[in-house]
Amino acid sequence: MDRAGGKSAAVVAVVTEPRFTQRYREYLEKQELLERQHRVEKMPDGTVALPVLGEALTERHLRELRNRVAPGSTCVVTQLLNPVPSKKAQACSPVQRLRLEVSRWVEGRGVTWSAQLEADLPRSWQRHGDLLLLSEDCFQAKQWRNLEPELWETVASALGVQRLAKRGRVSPDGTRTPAVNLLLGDHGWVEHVDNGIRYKFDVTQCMFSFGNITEKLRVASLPCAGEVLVDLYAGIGYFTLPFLVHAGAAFVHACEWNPHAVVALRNNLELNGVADRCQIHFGDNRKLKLSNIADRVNLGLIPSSEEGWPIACQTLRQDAGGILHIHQNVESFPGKTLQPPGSSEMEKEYWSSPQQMITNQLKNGAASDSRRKMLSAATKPEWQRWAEAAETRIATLLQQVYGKPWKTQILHIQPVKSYAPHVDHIVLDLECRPCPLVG
Ligand SMILES: C[S@@+](CC[C@H](N)C(=O)[O-])C[C@H]1O[C@@H](n2cnc3c(N)ncnc32)[C@H](O)[C@@H]1O
Repeated sequence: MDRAGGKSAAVVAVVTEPRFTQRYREYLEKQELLERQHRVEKMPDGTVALPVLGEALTERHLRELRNRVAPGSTCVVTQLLNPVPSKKAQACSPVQRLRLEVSRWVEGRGVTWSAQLEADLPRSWQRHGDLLLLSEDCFQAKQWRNLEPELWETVASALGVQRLAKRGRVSPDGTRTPAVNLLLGDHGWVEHVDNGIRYKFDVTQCMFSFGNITEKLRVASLPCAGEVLVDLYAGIGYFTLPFLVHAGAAFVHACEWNPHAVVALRNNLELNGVADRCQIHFGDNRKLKLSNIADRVNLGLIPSSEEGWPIACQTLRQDAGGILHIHQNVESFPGKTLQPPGSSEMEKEYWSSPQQMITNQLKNGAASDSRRKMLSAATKPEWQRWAEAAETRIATLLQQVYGKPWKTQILHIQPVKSYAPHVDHIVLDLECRPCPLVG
């Protein structure tokens, strides 16, 4: 996501101890990973966060930093929610360029440039290669309508892209289809490369969340060798692909009901050479016929995946059980009581402030002391309480499905992204094992 004017969108950063800053900076510069639009920041716990180009960052880079560049350093991926623009970025921000070029062009058409038009310019956008995806809250004034379609060429040229699209809210129908209109260009297909994985999709038909990058990296580092996975909300393969390409999963059953996402998913499995290890189950996952098969189930739906919990329990291996990765948006209003599972609100995609840090633990259950400290600093009691309520509910479901007791255990709670006000997207790693028969 690009930033607009004085307001900055989140950036990915690598966090380490101050004494390693120079070595980290040199390495990141050499690898062309350093993000120069924002300043290196000192974190409240004394560590230092270096903004990086999140999409180009891979596990290999993190390993090299930790093991070769600065042995003994803590190397953690974070998102800075209110990053401070660098001096260079402040000198000529994309928004200043946009304002200058659009106002000049509008006045050239005999229209008076007004405070209303200025306030209606975009504040944020996503860049997908040569396509810029504008948010819904811009270009709403009536005057713009008379200036289309040439207006879009001016906007695209000011922001250095060939195609433009504009989105509305993510649709509440469960497909998470963004209402996206193409303003300039003849198709909405774009490509991203994350952690060495290629994702192609049509931005007008499928969603792509930049905020999931820390979770994609974590999933890639999970020890899944030989495992069978069920990805209940596969989308275009955001998690299916890292499970197959990096985590060593033997096979993934990928469920998805949006036909456009299924086209993209099929294509992405081929592009990354893993199509032979994945079966796509097109349709509503609540009607899935699979059972007694999974070592791990991914439930990547927000605000809540609760409707998928019964089927997740049903797909777990009856003899050995497995691990559930349950995504959820959890509210944490000071003074407000905890929401029970199932009552969370629809997602609102804007960042909370003041500055927050979301820390990514790269190895499930294997954090070093300093990493654990950073994690506990970022953990909220509401997350724990929600996780405990979810654990109880899942234990009940397992008992119902299998007619015998199961043991459940909260392995880890992973923050992914924050929405304002006070809503956090988290992932609960829940271990579920059948109780051994006694006597
Ligand atoms: C959050 S999106 C993309 C998933 C990806 N895991 C992520 O977090 O970026 C969730 C996906 O689940 C799909 N979905 C939602 N409910 C579903 C259901 N009941 N059955 C199958 N797919 C579903 C949507 O179409 C969407 O592509």
